[in-house]
Amino acid sequence: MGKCEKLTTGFGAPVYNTANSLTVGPNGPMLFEDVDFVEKMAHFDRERIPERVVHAKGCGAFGVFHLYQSMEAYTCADFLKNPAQRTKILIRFSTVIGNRGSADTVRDPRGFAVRFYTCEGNYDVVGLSFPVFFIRDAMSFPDFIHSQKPSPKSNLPDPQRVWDFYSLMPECAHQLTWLYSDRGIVKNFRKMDGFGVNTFVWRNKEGKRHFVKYHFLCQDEKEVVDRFEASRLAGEDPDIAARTLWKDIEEGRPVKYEFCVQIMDPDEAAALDFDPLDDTKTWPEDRFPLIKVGMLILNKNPENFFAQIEQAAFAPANIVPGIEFSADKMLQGRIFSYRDTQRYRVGTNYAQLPVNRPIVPVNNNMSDGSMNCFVPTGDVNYKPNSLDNNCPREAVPLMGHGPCYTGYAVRSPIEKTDDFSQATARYMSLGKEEQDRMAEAMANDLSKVCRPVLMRSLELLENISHELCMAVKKYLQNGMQESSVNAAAPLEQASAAPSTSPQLSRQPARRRQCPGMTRERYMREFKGR
Ligand code: HEM
Repeated sequence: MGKCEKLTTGFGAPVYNTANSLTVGPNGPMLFEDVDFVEKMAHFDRERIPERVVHAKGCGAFGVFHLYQSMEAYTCADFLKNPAQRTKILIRFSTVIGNRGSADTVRDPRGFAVRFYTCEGNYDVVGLSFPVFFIRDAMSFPDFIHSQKPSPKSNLPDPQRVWDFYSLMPECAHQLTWLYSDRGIVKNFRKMDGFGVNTFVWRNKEGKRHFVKYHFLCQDEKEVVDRFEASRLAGEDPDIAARTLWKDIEEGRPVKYEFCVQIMDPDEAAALDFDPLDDTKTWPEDRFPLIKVGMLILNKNPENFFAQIEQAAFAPANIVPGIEFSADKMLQGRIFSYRDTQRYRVGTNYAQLPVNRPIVPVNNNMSDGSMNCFVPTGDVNYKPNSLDNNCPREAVPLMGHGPCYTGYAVRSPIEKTDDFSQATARYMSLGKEEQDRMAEAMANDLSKVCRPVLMRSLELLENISHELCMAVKKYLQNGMQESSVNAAAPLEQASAAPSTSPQLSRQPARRRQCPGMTRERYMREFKGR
């Protein structure tokens, strides 16, 4: 036991009695001047902050990043220059859709948010356990998330809403082949990979820019759980992933990920059959091989979960010199959204909290990643000023210009969409058993949707793989649950079902409508997508 200090108020005055409020006589009402009570209760009344609008359930740990080799040829980011350099890191893992108290073992991408506390500021890579995302334009993100969250009417999760959206947005196809693969459910964060997903730009000191994709490869053998085991665990130990991470670190088993990058010269983009700024696409590794950059090692649990994990404010906008944003339409939207939500979720001064504050190294040879907090000083808080010699001074800008963009203001989709080639390739790359588990899991969810959504979803799957579509139909026909299919026409008629999805549509306007949007309305509202 450590030294037992005297109990004080937040302002340092001694507290003599913390169990009895100050009253008028032993049986009278309380006195408003009981400032100890007021402070204690007011603090309690405000001790929660809103949960993250997505990725609410999470946990995290601190550690250190060891650079293997200088990346100076591609970026002038200081923390990627000198292989002797160590950088303090924080990683927060999360599920996406569930609320703060939800189970760890759900089918969902896992959040993989990495913060590098570099001596040029915090650099955040706010990534996922999958290399791609569902959609490619930030404008659709609120719609996408609303479709995945519980129904606003019943507050119950509803696969019908989920698959309604997927089936109308064929760009989701590739991500579905990750989500419904075995990788869709994990119970141990140290046994899954992480990815930056969006495309970033690295800029070297000569001003040359490259596109870059991030991979964080776990150093343990990957581990996944099937949906039956996942349901059991969700009841038995809903915090299993957080608990395992905590325990591993507490018991001295560090968690490691190798940081690798794929690098592309932007001049190569035009010749590719996909758009490298489309986050529904991966880059072929034979053409853009993984380059090993360093190792991330998590070895320290937080000392205060609320202050260091709940109040941690990761943001794709947090970049450092030598790293820039690409024109990836998702990344562009994310640049605004995170800081915006954090001003509300954590409070306007969120950047000044210790976990979010940038730190400067004690010296450049830190062997243990130790750092000092940077606290701004001085009483001249305006510029230009003569009273403090115009300090602090603006940094010297990097040489050269920013990127050059020209064009009219438009709302338009990207040109090279190709929603299915990579989805098909991903499905074909899985073993027979995993393909079968994918079909079973999809059928389990699709057994709960109305017929028009089902038909459109089957059409989407048919475009990924005829085999997958047939396997899903087979599971549905064998009546895995009480299915909308059983109540309606036989599934063989599925191919005759009209579609509301313009990209998928091969049929005339349908007769049966799904509750909600008609084909005509869909075409009107989404025209030009
Ligand atoms: C336009 C698209 C997106 C928007 C608008 C968006 C928005 C948000 C918001 C508002 C949060 C909550 C942040 C907080 O309260 O601190 C969040 C968290 C998160 N998002 Fe996104 N997101 C988008 C796409 C993505 C993508 C593509 C990825 C993966 C590459 C991703 C990964 C994450 C992660 C990992 C977190 C949790 C961060 C943490 O642990 O604190 N998001 N997102």
